[in-house]
Amino acid sequence: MADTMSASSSTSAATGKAPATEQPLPPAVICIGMAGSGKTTFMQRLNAHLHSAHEPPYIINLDPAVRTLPFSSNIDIRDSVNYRQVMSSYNLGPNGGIMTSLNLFATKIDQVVSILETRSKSHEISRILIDTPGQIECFVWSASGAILTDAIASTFPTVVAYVIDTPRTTSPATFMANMLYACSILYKTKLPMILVFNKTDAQDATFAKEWMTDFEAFQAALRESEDGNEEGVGGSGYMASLLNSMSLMLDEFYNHLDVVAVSAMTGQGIDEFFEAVQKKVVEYEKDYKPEMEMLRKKREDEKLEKKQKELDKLMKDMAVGDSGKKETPVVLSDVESDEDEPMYGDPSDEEEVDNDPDEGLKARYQKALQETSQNAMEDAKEYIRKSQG
Ligand SMILES: Nc1nc2c(ncn2[C@@H]2O[C@H](COP(=O)(O)OP(=O)(O)OP(=O)(O)O)[C@@H](O)[C@H]2O)c(=O)[nH]1
Repeated sequence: MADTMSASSSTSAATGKAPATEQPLPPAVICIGMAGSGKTTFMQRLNAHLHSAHEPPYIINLDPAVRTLPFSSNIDIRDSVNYRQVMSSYNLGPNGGIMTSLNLFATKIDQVVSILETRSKSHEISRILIDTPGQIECFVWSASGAILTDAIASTFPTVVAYVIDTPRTTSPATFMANMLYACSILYKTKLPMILVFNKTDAQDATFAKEWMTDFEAFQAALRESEDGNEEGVGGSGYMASLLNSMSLMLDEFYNHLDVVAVSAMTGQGIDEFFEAVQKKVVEYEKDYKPEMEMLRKKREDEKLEKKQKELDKLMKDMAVGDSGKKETPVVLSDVESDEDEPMYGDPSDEEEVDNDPDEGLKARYQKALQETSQNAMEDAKEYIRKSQG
């Protein structure tokens, strides 16, 4: 686990902004967290911090159900979609309303990304901050949430800030539940993640850091809570043994995380948060981006392979056509779809054709087949050249 809890801040690192040569695109921070964890207050604090450093962020609100925001957003889902109307029009409950609103908004993501690109090229923005609905599953596990996240993450270095309500995470059972949730978000988004222990003015987060780095300390806390027969940790020891196994599994997960303790209320720890963002941006460029590009290349290779198969089929059909057999409907339709090339060759041949319609048609058809065959061969050679190179 990377720890930035006690790291000192330097001027440039304080806001996590890298020199223009190293980081031409602004990092995007997606704030995810359970309802009431303090995402919106945290966003407000980040916004104020960046404005005071004269590095204004670009803010996107993706929570259609929020009534009022304590900051002004540049793009707000509520400007495009009326959540209440969506609920009544489609007869949906609150979660269905949020998901449908996100679906509707996802159709505009291309416009959003192009606006962001324009703004970032003109160096108007230092960061992109994204607030999401408190109903995490509506965003993280929905198709539209994935579309929105992928579109932004494939253009900008993107980091997930998972905001945790520290005072409500002090028992080993709720702590573990929160960590498992964070793990599932990491698994789903496949993006670098920072754990943000919020509300540290009310509850110090040192215990969390200790539990994440010292397995024995977590075991001791488990035993203690079992002795006290805390709710959720049964006296039978079943829950304790389950939590033991899970904490072993999560040990690996912790290695990929940065942890910061902040108070969105007082502003404590915000510098450390931006340092962690900068660290994760480097990680994104080094580890995540190549993986995303590899996945994209895989998809393109699969497309090429499919094209090659179709080409093989076409050539096979043409070979049948050349041998004088009549059943060549696929070839004919393929030629028909090529609007640039006349299907039966030069129209000036028409007079000749009129003398013997059947013979002329045959000759023109053979000619078209030969031409198409040549073109297909050229295509195939080009493809083989490309795939070998
Ligand atoms: N003491 C303390 N309270 C905080 C802090 N951050 C947020 N809160 C309080 O926590 C409550 C929830 O904060 P929000 O920012 O609305 O939380 P949210 O995660 O955006 O909530 P949803 O929009 O419902 O998902 C509010 O009463 C905040 O005042 C903090 O750092 N310290």
